[in-house]
Amino acid sequence: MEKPRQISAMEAFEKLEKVGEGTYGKVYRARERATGKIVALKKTRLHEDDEGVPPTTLREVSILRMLSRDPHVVRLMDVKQGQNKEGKTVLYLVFEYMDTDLKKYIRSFRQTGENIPVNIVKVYLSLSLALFHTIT
Ligand SMILES: Nc1ncnc2c1ncn2[C@@H]1O[C@H](COP(=O)(O)OP(=O)(O)OP(=O)(O)O)[C@@H](O)[C@H]1O
Repeated sequence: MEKPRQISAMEAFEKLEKVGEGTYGKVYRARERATGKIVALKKTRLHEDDEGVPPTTLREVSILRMLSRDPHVVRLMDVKQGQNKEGKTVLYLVFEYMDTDLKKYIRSFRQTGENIPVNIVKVYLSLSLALFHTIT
Protein backbone atom coordinates (compact mmCIF):
# COMPACT_ATOMS: atom_id res chain seq x y z
CA MET A 1 0.00 0.00 0.00
CA GLU A 2 1.23 3.51 -0.80
CA LYS A 3 2.42 5.63 2.12
CA PRO A 4 0.10 8.64 2.67
CA ARG A 5 1.90 11.77 1.44
CA GLN A 6 2.28 14.69 3.83
CA ILE A 7 0.62 17.75 2.28
CA SER A 8 3.04 20.50 1.38
CA ALA A 9 3.01 23.98 2.88
CA MET A 10 1.60 25.52 -0.29
CA GLU A 11 -1.22 22.96 -0.47
CA ALA A 12 -2.10 23.63 3.15
CA PHE A 13 -1.70 27.44 3.18
CA GLU A 14 -2.47 30.38 0.93
CA LYS A 15 0.16 33.12 1.22
CA LEU A 16 -1.51 36.52 1.64
CA GLU A 17 1.38 38.97 1.94
CA LYS A 18 4.94 39.33 3.14
CA VAL A 19 4.96 40.83 6.64
CA GLY A 20 8.64 40.81 7.48
CA GLU A 21 12.07 39.45 7.00
CA GLY A 22 14.44 38.11 9.63
CA THR A 23 17.96 36.73 9.60
CA TYR A 24 16.80 33.31 8.47
CA GLY A 25 14.04 34.06 6.02
CA LYS A 26 10.86 35.82 4.93
CA VAL A 27 7.67 35.86 6.99
CA TYR A 28 4.24 35.78 5.31
CA ARG A 29 0.70 36.26 6.59
CA ALA A 30 -1.13 33.21 5.32
CA ARG A 31 -4.48 31.46 5.53
CA GLU A 32 -4.84 27.79 6.38
CA ARG A 33 -7.02 26.46 3.56
CA ALA A 34 -8.75 23.82 5.68
CA THR A 35 -9.83 26.11 8.52
CA GLY A 36 -9.49 29.70 7.26
CA LYS A 37 -7.21 30.40 10.24
CA ILE A 38 -4.66 33.21 9.76
CA VAL A 39 -1.08 32.21 10.57
CA ALA A 40 2.46 33.49 10.09
CA LEU A 41 4.55 31.36 7.74
CA LYS A 42 8.29 31.71 8.17
CA LYS A 43 10.14 30.41 5.18
CA THR A 44 13.68 29.42 6.04
CA ARG A 45 16.42 30.57 3.73
CA LEU A 46 18.75 27.88 2.43
CA HIS A 47 22.48 28.24 2.20
CA GLU A 48 23.41 28.18 -1.49
CA ASP A 49 25.64 25.15 -1.52
CA ASP A 50 24.24 23.28 1.47
CA GLU A 51 22.25 20.09 1.35
CA GLY A 52 19.30 19.69 3.70
CA VAL A 53 18.09 21.83 6.54
CA PRO A 54 20.67 24.23 8.06
CA PRO A 55 21.65 23.41 11.66
CA THR A 56 20.70 26.95 12.77
CA THR A 57 17.12 26.25 11.63
CA LEU A 58 16.99 22.91 13.44
CA ARG A 59 18.27 24.68 16.56
CA GLU A 60 15.63 27.41 16.24
CA VAL A 61 12.88 24.83 15.79
CA SER A 62 13.87 22.78 18.82
CA ILE A 63 14.23 25.86 21.05
CA LEU A 64 10.90 27.26 19.81
CA ARG A 65 9.14 23.97 20.44
CA MET A 66 10.37 24.15 24.01
CA LEU A 67 9.50 27.82 24.54
CA SER A 68 6.14 27.52 22.75
CA ARG A 69 4.73 25.70 25.76
CA ASP A 70 4.73 29.03 27.58
CA PRO A 71 1.55 31.03 26.82
CA HIS A 72 3.61 34.26 26.72
CA VAL A 73 5.73 33.05 23.81
CA VAL A 74 4.51 33.05 20.20
CA ARG A 75 3.30 29.54 19.40
CA LEU A 76 5.07 27.42 16.83
CA MET A 77 2.13 25.39 15.55
CA ASP A 78 3.74 23.23 12.90
CA VAL A 79 6.71 22.74 10.61
CA LYS A 80 5.92 22.04 6.96
CA GLN A 81 8.04 21.07 4.04
CA GLY A 82 7.91 22.83 0.69
CA GLN A 83 9.95 23.33 -2.46
CA ASN A 84 11.44 26.49 -3.87
CA LYS A 85 11.57 27.37 -7.58
CA GLU A 86 14.76 25.35 -8.04
CA GLY A 87 13.09 22.28 -6.56
CA LYS A 88 15.11 22.40 -3.34
CA THR A 89 13.47 21.57 -0.04
CA VAL A 90 12.55 24.53 2.15
CA LEU A 91 11.01 24.55 5.59
CA TYR A 92 8.04 26.63 6.62
CA LEU A 93 7.62 27.32 10.30
CA VAL A 94 3.93 27.89 11.05
CA PHE A 95 3.34 30.36 13.89
CA GLU A 96 0.23 31.85 15.44
CA TYR A 97 -0.20 35.26 13.78
CA MET A 98 0.63 38.30 15.92
CA ASP A 99 -0.71 41.77 15.12
CA THR A 100 2.31 43.47 16.60
CA ASP A 101 5.87 42.83 17.70
CA LEU A 102 8.14 44.26 20.37
CA LYS A 103 9.71 46.80 17.99
CA LYS A 104 6.30 48.17 16.91
CA TYR A 105 5.13 48.20 20.54
CA ILE A 106 8.15 50.25 21.67
CA ARG A 107 7.77 52.61 18.68
CA SER A 108 4.11 53.24 19.54
CA PHE A 109 5.29 54.74 22.86
CA ARG A 110 8.01 56.81 21.20
CA GLN A 111 5.44 58.39 18.87
CA THR A 112 3.33 59.72 21.73
CA GLY A 113 6.31 60.56 23.96
CA GLU A 114 4.91 58.34 26.74
CA ASN A 115 7.05 56.04 28.85
CA ILE A 116 6.51 52.29 28.82
CA PRO A 117 5.14 51.42 32.29
CA VAL A 118 7.93 50.18 34.59
CA ASN A 119 6.11 46.91 35.34
CA ILE A 120 5.92 46.09 31.63
CA VAL A 121 9.63 46.86 31.18
CA LYS A 122 10.41 44.49 34.06
CA VAL A 123 8.36 41.70 32.50
CA TYR A 124 10.16 42.10 29.15
CA LEU A 125 13.57 42.20 30.81
CA SER A 126 12.90 39.06 32.83
CA LEU A 127 11.55 37.29 29.73
CA SER A 128 14.67 38.29 27.77
CA LEU A 129 16.87 36.98 30.56
CA ALA A 130 14.94 33.70 30.71
CA LEU A 131 15.29 33.38 26.91
CA PHE A 132 19.00 34.09 27.10
CA HIS A 133 19.48 31.37 29.71
CA THR A 134 17.49 28.87 27.62
CA ILE A 135 19.48 29.53 24.47
CA THR A 136 22.97 29.71 25.95
N1 LIG B 1 4.12 35.17 14.35
C1 LIG B 1 4.22 36.30 13.67
N2 LIG B 1 3.10 37.02 13.43
C2 LIG B 1 3.18 38.19 12.74
N3 LIG B 1 4.32 38.71 12.24
C3 LIG B 1 5.46 38.02 12.46
C4 LIG B 1 5.47 36.79 13.17
N4 LIG B 1 6.74 36.34 13.23
C5 LIG B 1 7.49 37.27 12.60
N5 LIG B 1 6.72 38.28 12.13
C6 LIG B 1 7.19 39.48 11.40
O1 LIG B 1 8.32 39.15 10.59
C7 LIG B 1 9.48 39.87 11.02
C8 LIG B 1 10.69 38.97 10.96
O2 LIG B 1 10.53 37.97 11.93
P1 LIG B 1 11.64 36.93 12.29
O3 LIG B 1 11.20 36.18 13.48
O4 LIG B 1 12.01 36.16 11.08
O5 LIG B 1 12.89 37.79 12.52
P2 LIG B 1 13.43 38.68 13.69
O6 LIG B 1 12.96 38.18 15.01
O7 LIG B 1 13.13 40.10 13.33
O8 LIG B 1 14.96 38.42 13.50
P3 LIG B 1 15.76 37.05 13.60
O9 LIG B 1 15.46 36.27 12.37
O10 LIG B 1 17.15 37.54 13.63
O11 LIG B 1 15.33 36.36 14.86
C9 LIG B 1 9.16 40.37 12.45
O12 LIG B 1 9.82 41.55 12.74
C10 LIG B 1 7.63 40.55 12.39
O13 LIG B 1 7.31 41.83 11.88
